[in-house]
Amino acid sequence: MFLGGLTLVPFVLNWSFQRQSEGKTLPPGPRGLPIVGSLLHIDPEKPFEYFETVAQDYGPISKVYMGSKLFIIITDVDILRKYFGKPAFCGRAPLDLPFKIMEGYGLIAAEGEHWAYQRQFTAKFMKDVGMRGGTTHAKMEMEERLMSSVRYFIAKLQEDEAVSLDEPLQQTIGNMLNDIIFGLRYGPSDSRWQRIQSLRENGVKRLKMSQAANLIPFLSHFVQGHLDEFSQGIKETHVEYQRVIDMRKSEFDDRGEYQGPKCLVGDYLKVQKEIRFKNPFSEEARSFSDKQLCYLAGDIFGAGIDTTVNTIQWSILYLCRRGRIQEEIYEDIKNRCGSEITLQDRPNLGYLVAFINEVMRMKPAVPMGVPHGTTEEVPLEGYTIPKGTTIIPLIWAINGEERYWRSPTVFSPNRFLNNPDHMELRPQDHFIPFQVGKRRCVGEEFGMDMIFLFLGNLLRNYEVMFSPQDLYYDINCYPDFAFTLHPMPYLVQLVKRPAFD
Ligand code: HEM
Repeated sequence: MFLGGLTLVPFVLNWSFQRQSEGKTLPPGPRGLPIVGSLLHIDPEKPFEYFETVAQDYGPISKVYMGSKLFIIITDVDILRKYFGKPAFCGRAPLDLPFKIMEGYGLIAAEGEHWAYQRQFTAKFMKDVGMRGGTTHAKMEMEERLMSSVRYFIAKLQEDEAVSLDEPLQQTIGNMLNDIIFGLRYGPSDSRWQRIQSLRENGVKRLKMSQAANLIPFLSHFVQGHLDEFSQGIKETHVEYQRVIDMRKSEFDDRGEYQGPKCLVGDYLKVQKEIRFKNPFSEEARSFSDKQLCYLAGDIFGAGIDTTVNTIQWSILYLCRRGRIQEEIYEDIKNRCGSEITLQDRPNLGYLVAFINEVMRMKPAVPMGVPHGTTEEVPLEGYTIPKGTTIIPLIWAINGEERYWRSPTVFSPNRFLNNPDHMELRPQDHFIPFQVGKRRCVGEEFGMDMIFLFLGNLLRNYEVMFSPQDLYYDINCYPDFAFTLHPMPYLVQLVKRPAFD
């Protein structure tokens, strides 16, 4: 015991010296304890709340040690805009989980030239399907595909039952994503789809259970089992992805023209072919491998589903609690739209859009953002930030800042509107649910379209209410927090709205 204590002395002295010298160049923040840093202050269900108190105590740029790792927290939108446009701030956080485990494949964990190729491809694909300034024709085609999933969802709903919308939501949004990524939709009882879904759910759980090893490296021995299972789940999912990729590969005709459905996989295979034809040994050709395509597809699906599903689930909760807001949205639908809500209705449904924004402000899908990492030593507003530091854009705190929002704790969609007729949205520069800068969410428009179509058509057809057992539901409880913020399960009752032309 005593000897153990002695061996710790140099470590603690070194820690103390290191922290003193770092204090001159790093932003202010709590000192934390040796080995664990500030970890003991963190509630694993709401880590963002501790970071928010640090930001309140130390200012818009602060530091926290989590275990042995340095985190910089930023809660000023102008500073984020200024620095997230610079390549040196656009690496990914040096967290083993989940970023290193992806070995730099995909898009979310990718860095450098490989990221640039893949990002350019993905952004162009989004434009080709009508997002990010693409053509109206492409957008209408994509909307029709999204709508067939929405119609299927509405047709399956039943009145007057205490139902959970969780499963049908996962099915609907999941199939919207499957359609755009793979050019196919799975039936709810398809065993391959059920298996992929359960592997994904299990993967998120395993990741959560192993997270402490990110911060205290010697814990990785204890969580190895979880990590192995996580990696095994990815491998098994990729077997199914590769089956679909091979199917799409077989849809090139004798002239080398792709004849399959418009989807990310189809476009990727076309680009892969062209690049390999030009120079099979180039960096770009290496970047466009089949393995990369599996990871990219997984990233688009993973980044798209939880964020969107959670936002819809929070929205339904707020609609159940605020009957008056639900009625106002329905009045707009009744007075300004036809029997089906389409994207053309968006300008007429400003209040619904403002409501969705307000839900995303109160319950951001990713409250701590997706952390960035510094790729070299960099200056930041007079501080010097070492290479390999994790940067957290703390969306949670930004959304609750009094200097950005009047009465930030009050739920008020009107803050996003210019006038009471619900027609004109008020731009809010400090509202950044998709982050800012070079890595800003590539699926922003697609996500907002899915949420709008889903909620618009749900509310067109049904009134949603809490089932009696959920009348005392706690909206501020965040079980199993792992990256995204999702609510506790709940049941709703649906009451059919009348038909109108
Ligand atoms: C409510 C919906 C969504 C929210 C709130 C959201 C939020 C975010 C945020 C905060 C980031 C981090 C950006 C950064 O690192 O600077 C991100 C990245 C990303 N999002 Fe989304 N997202 C949503 C929907 C989607 C959808 C529907 C897709 C795909 C169809 C998608 C695909 C991605 C991808 C691939 C990245 C990584 C970008 C990169 O590293 O270059 N997201 N998202």
